[in-house]
Amino acid sequence: MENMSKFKESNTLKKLSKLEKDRMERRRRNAEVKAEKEEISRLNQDTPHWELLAMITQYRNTITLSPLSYNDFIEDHLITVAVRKRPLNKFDLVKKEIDIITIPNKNQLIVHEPKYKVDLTKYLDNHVFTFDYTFNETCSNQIVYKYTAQPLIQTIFEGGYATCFAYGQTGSGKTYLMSGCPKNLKEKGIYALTASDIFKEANSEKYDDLKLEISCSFFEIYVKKVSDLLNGKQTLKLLEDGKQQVQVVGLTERTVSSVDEVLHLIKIGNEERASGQTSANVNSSRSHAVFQICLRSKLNPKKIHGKFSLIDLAGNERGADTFFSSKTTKMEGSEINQSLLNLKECIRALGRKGAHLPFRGSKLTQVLRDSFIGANNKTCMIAMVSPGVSSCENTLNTLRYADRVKELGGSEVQGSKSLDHDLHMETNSAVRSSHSLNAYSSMKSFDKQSKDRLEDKIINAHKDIVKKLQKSAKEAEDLLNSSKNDVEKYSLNWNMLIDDVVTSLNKAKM
Ligand SMILES: Nc1ncnc2c1ncn2[C@@H]1O[C@H](COP(=O)(O)OP(=O)(O)OP(=O)(O)O)[C@@H](O)[C@H]1O
Repeated sequence: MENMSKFKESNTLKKLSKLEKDRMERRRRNAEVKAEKEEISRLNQDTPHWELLAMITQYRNTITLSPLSYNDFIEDHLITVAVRKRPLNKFDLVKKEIDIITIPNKNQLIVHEPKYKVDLTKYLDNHVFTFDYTFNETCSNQIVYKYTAQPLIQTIFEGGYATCFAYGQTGSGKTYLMSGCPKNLKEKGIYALTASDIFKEANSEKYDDLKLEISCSFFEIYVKKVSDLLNGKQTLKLLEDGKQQVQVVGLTERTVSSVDEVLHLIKIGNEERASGQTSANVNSSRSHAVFQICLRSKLNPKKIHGKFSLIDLAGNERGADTFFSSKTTKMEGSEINQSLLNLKECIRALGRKGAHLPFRGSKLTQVLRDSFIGANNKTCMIAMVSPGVSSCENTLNTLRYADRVKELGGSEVQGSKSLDHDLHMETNSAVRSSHSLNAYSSMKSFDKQSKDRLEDKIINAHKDIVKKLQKSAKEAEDLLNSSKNDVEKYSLNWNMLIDDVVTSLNKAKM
C-alpha cells in the first residue's frame, strides 16, 4: 500500500515536472517567434505591407500561372468585358505600395484583399473574378487592342455601331491605354490603333464602290452639360426627334484623311478637356469623354454608314470622400453614378435583343442610344485597375461594375479558391437552361436519362441562385453597417446589389 502511494506520488511529480518543462519550452518557442517577428519587422521597416506581401507570395506559389499570350484565340462576342491591370509605377513605389492583384490565366483575376480576424491577425480575402479576357501588367496596348477594340472594326464597315468603353478609377491607366504612352511612341493607344485600322480597311478595294468618307467628333459630358471639345468647349444641346433619334445639335464633325489628322484632333480635344480642370469644378476624370469616328458614303452623305465610339468613362472613386463635400461634388457624384447604372442597363439591353432600353436616364446613354440598338452593333468594356493595396476598394468596385455589365458573363466567386472557368460556364448554362423548364415539363417524348440530367441541372442552377441570394443578403447586411460612412457610395452599391438580386430572381422564375 505504502509502495503504491509512493508510486502515485512519483508519477504525479513526473507529470508536474513534464508540464513545467513543456511550459518552459513553449515560452522559449514563443520568445523565439517574437524575436524573429521583431527582426523581420526591423528588416522590413521600409515595407509596411511585408506581412501581406508574404501571404500573397505564398498564395501565388500555390497556383500555376498561364496568362494570355499573343496567339490566343479571339472570341466573337456581342459584348466583350475585359480587365487590364497596370504595373506598379514610380508613384506607387514611393508610397511603398504592393501588388495585390494576380492574373492566373487569360480570363481570371484575383484581388487579394487584406482583412483582420477578431483577434487582429491578418488574413487574405481572395476575390476571384472571371471576364472575357484579363490582361496582366506585361501586356502591351497592342495586345489589349487585339482582343477588345480591333474585332469591332469590321462592325462599322458592315453598317453597324461599335463602342469601346474604358472604365476605372483615376490613375488606373485609361489615358495610357486610349492615348498611348507619351514617353514611348511605339506604345500606341487605342485611338491611334483604331484609326489606323479604319483607314487601312476604308482604303481597301472592297469599299471602292461605297466611296467612304471618314470624319471625327469629340465631346465631353460633365454632369448634365455636353461640351464640344473640337470647338472651344461650346455647350451642345441634345434633341430627340419623333423616331427617338438623338441629335447632338451643333457638334463639330471634322473630315479626316490620315491617322495623323485624327491624332491631332485628339490632342486638341484632350488639351481642351484638361484646360477646364483649374478654372472650374471640371476634372477630366469626373467627366465622360466621347471620341467618335464616323463612316459616311459620299453617295449618301447624310446617312451614317457606321460609327466607332471610343469612350473614356468618368470614375466613381471620389464617392469615397463625398459625405462632407460640397453640393456640387455630391451632384457630380450622383450624376456619374446614375449614368454608369444606366449605361450598364443599356449594354445589357444590347445583349437581350428587344429588352427595354432606358437610354433617357442620362445624357451619356442618350447620345449613345444608336450604339445599343440594331442587330449589328457590338460593344467592349475595358475595366482598368491599379495594382496597389491602397486602391483595393476602388478596384473591387470597378470589377463588380464590369462584372454586372455583362449579364451571365464573368461571375465573381468571392473567397473561392476555385479557378475553374468551365465551372462558371457550366453554372451559367445551367441557369440559362432553367428558363426551359416549362418546355421541359411538356415534352412527352423526352427520354428518362435526359430528363433526369436536365432535372439535376435545373436543381443545381436553383441551388446556385439560393447561394447567390444568401451571398447578396450578407453583402446587404455589410452595406447597411457601412451606410453611415458614406451615403453616396452606399446608395450606388445598394442599387447595384438590388439590380443583381432582381436579375437573379428573374432568372429563377420558371
Ligand atoms: N500599362 C501601363 N504600363 C506602364 N505604365 C502605365 C500603364 N498604365 C498606366 N501607366 C502609368 O500610370 C500612370 C497613370 O496612368 P493614366 O494617367 O493613364 O491613368 P488615368 O486612368 O488616365 O488617370 P486619370 O483618370 O486621372 O486621367 C501614368 O504615369 C502612366 O504612364
